[in-house]
Amino acid sequence: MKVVKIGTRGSKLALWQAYHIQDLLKEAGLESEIVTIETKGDKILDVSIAKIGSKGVFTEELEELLASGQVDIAVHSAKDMQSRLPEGFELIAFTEREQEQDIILSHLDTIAYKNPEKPLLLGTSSTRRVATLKHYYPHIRTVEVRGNLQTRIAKMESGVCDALLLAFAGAHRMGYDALIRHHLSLEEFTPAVGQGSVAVEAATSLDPALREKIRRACNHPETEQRLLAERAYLRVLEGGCSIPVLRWRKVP
Ligand SMILES: NCc1[nH]cc(CCC(=O)O)c1CC(=O)O
Repeated sequence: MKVVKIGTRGSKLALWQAYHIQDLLKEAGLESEIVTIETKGDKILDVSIAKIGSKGVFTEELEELLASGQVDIAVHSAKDMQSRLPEGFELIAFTEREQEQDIILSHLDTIAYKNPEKPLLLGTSSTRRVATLKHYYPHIRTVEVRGNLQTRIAKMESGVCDALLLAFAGAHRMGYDALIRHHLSLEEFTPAVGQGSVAVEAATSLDPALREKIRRACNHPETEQRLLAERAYLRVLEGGCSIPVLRWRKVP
């Protein structure tokens, strides 16, 4: 029987996602093998994603492997996927979404982010998160912190910032629940489109029977409905995961 080749980036979070897909495939009786590669987004760590040009920085190299048939599927955080894929590729499944909120994570015991009297320096590299903070909590200062989760936490502990603003899904999957200080309300912190779900990408030339088997094994229909709606809205705005889309409520 065919062994499904799964392409992924090599970061711990990316590998968690690839193993998650491998488990779902296995439950459906499909054997698989993981192929890891480095993308531009993994190599360039001193420039913000917004400046590199957010489109495709984590996906281009994987799409080359899909196009050449070296892998059958590529696995990504759904939120890192452009709202418009290049010609010849499609998302064939979205896994059940983890809680989609953003969180504040810190090695310090108390982080009082709502109190304008308390200076707070938050590490984030996301334009969306900075814009949201400026609107709801203008007293909070931010500093750019990039790299994978482990690197960002090390930077925080070395004093670059007091706390990090992150997706719950990634922190939870990497086992950092004990450092979570606040779960941010969906009323204020609109999460990124797709946050918390894992997307499976394939070339449109993938064998339709295999495509269907993979889809049946990995796709969560309710999550898919939601993500397709969110992605349609992002497409109208021509955005990727870093554009500052947020719920604009008047701050008292
Ligand atoms: N942009 C990086 C990225 N891509 C996916 C996640 C978290 C997991 C997810 O939302 O699926 C993260 C880290 C973060 O934003 O804190």
